[in-house]
Amino acid sequence: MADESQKWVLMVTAQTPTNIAVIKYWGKRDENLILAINDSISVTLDPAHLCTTTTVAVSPAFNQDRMWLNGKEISLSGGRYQNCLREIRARANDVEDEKKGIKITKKDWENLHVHVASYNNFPTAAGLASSAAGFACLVYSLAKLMNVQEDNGMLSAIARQGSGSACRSLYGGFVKWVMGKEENGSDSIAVPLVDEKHWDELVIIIAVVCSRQKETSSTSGMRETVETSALIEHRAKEVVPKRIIQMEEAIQKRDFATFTHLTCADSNQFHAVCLDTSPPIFYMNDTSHRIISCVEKWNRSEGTPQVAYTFDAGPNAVLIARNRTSAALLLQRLLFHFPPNSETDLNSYVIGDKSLMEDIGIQDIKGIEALPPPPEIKDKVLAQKYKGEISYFICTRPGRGPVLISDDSQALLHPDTGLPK
Ligand SMILES: Nc1ncnc2c1ncn2[C@@H]1O[C@H](COP(=O)(O)OP(=O)(O)OP(=O)(O)O)[C@@H](O)[C@H]1O
Ligand SMILES: C[C@@](O)(CCOP(=O)(O)OP(=O)(O)O)CC(=O)O
Repeated sequence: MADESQKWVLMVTAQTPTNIAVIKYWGKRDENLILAINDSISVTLDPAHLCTTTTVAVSPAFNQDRMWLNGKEISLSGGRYQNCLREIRARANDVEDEKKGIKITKKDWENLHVHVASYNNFPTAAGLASSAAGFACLVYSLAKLMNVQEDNGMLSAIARQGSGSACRSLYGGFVKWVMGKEENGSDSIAVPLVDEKHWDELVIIIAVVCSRQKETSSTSGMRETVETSALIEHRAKEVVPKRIIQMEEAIQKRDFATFTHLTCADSNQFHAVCLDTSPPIFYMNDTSHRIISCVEKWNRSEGTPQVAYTFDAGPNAVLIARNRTSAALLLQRLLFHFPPNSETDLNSYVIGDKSLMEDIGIQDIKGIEALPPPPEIKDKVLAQKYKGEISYFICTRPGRGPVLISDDSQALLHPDTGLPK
């Protein structure tokens, strides 16, 4: 039994990756449970470059559930946080820490409060799916703290209630979110297709595009699409089911040509249904379109695709290269067309796995200025440069699923007080 006179603090820290869909989720059949109108498939991104770290703590001294996101206290009163907390608490079990002399019974969890501190190592709410990594990490770390015995599939169904795309961040590699049929959402879970080692040649470059206006959120955007688009039903019922089968096969066989065809087509169709929404939703901007043209032209000139592109609910491009050689050639093309502003430090212009910069032998801005136009561009007009249109590039790769961090020095909460460090 937890004794309230004791002031112990028990903590768990976990790290969870983000993910990018190659067959998109867009549209819900249940807004509260977050149930999708079609299956989706994603690739998990290497947490070394994009991840959430979350520490959760319990203590009899806490008098309410509290959360700090990137150092600032935020409210946990929203329905999505409450749904995740309730579902995890309902599955809590006995916990014993002999060394600290702590014993918490299943029943105690109903009255104990938690503190949560979370940090995203990439910009929050900037179209880089922080909500996916964030809710997956919240659910995963709470489940470990409360000794929840359910597998990651069940945890994915809980993370789904925080944000749909979060369910896919419970696994590494390529992951499918099965929409399920049940009304209570019990069969709407993520399933791992292949782990991150299966297709480890792939290299991913994210172009973070400068954008002024705040886009329509995914949540409201997809609601409006379901309510007003004449195309969305055709997409969900006729197009996606076939693409899911083809995509699973392409991933199993590491068939990059089919993978690219499906990934690009699905991204473009997702943006087409956004355009078919009333009022229309524009997530991509001119820079996004320029990136698509650059990739399409290059793929065509090579005869076999070198790079797949996909865009979520924002202008940022996620570019998946077939291997390191193609990724280096892609980075050269991107730097040629989108050189940084003269005051930009190159070190912060290409981040993540910087070794790609070594591959292309570029050390400074002068090196970028000296890049020749890509050989497939014959027309001078098409060799145009768009200085400053990209904020920065992140070089990464497919990555692993959530992990526990046992090194206490990485915890975000103080071990004695349970307050942010
Ligand atoms: N680490 C985190 N832990 C818990 N919740 C988080 C975390 N990071 C983000 N969130 C939640 O996700 C919200 C941001 O989600 P939003 O969908 O607006 O942006 P995004 O996921 O970064 O971008 P997008 O969905 O366009 O890719 C935050 O306001 C917060 O509620
Ligand atoms: C375009 C997408 O990224 C949409 C993601 O939507 P969210 O998962 O952010 O939406 P909610 O479930 O309302 O939280 C495509 C995808 O990730 O599959």
